Amino acid sequence: MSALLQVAGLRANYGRVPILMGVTFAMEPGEYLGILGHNGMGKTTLMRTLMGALPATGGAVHYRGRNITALATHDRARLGLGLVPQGREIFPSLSVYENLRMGLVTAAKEDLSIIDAVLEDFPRLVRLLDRRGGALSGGEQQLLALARCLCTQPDLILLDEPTEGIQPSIIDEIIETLAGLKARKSLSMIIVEQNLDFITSLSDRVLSIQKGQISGTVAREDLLAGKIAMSCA
Ligand SMILES: Nc1ncnc2c1ncn2[C@@H]1O[C@H](COP(=O)(O)OP(=O)(O)OP(=O)(O)O)[C@@H](O)[C@H]1O
Repeated sequence: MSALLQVAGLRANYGRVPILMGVTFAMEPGEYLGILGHNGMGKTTLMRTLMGALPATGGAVHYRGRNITALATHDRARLGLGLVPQGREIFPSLSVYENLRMGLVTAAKEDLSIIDAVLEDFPRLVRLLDRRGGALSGGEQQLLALARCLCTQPDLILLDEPTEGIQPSIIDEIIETLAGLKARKSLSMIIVEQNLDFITSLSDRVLSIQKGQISGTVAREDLLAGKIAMSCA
């Protein structure tokens, strides 16, 4: 089977400071790939570079065989990439429903039935449609950010630290929602996280990132035992 995403020697900087220093990995269609790394290792920078929000300074990204390294974010979105950003970036003064509509706008889609279809997987949001985004809890905002991304009808979702700052009870609900999507939809996902339980529950394979490079595959038994070969050093 040919790779859905192929990342080879990817480099990115903030100003003159190199952050991604040759990231290389590939993933198959339908795969849920976890990327585990401590603070500052380059997880968010990798997601932003894959989405085209930060330009690559070296290396290449191929999506379904096409070189997308120089494509703008909106063109990547049209090809099927969607980002659920760290911090969620909900529009606080817009209602939940209006936030979902922003997903349609991002993808230049006008069909409101897409929102109804997405909401079937988010019963909690159905009860909150008129509430302002800023009045939701962190966990509810995370569900909304995921649902908004699904409104763009992506094939590959880039999910950046979904558990950050979220209560454990709703983390379980987010895991259930994602497990449901994994079982029912033909989606692929890259999940970057520091939360071992979360990444272990959902990922088919987990890579570790250290200092802007993929440093290896994390063995399932190490994940289950909470033993991981990552270092902040
Ligand atoms: N806008 C920016 N300008 C300059 N440096 C930045 C910027 N954003 C991040 N960095 C630096 O780049 C490095 C990697 O940051 P990044 O956010 O990708 O890490 P991360 O693995 O996602 O960490 P975290 O879990 O803390 O979000 C860090 O040293 C960070 O300080």
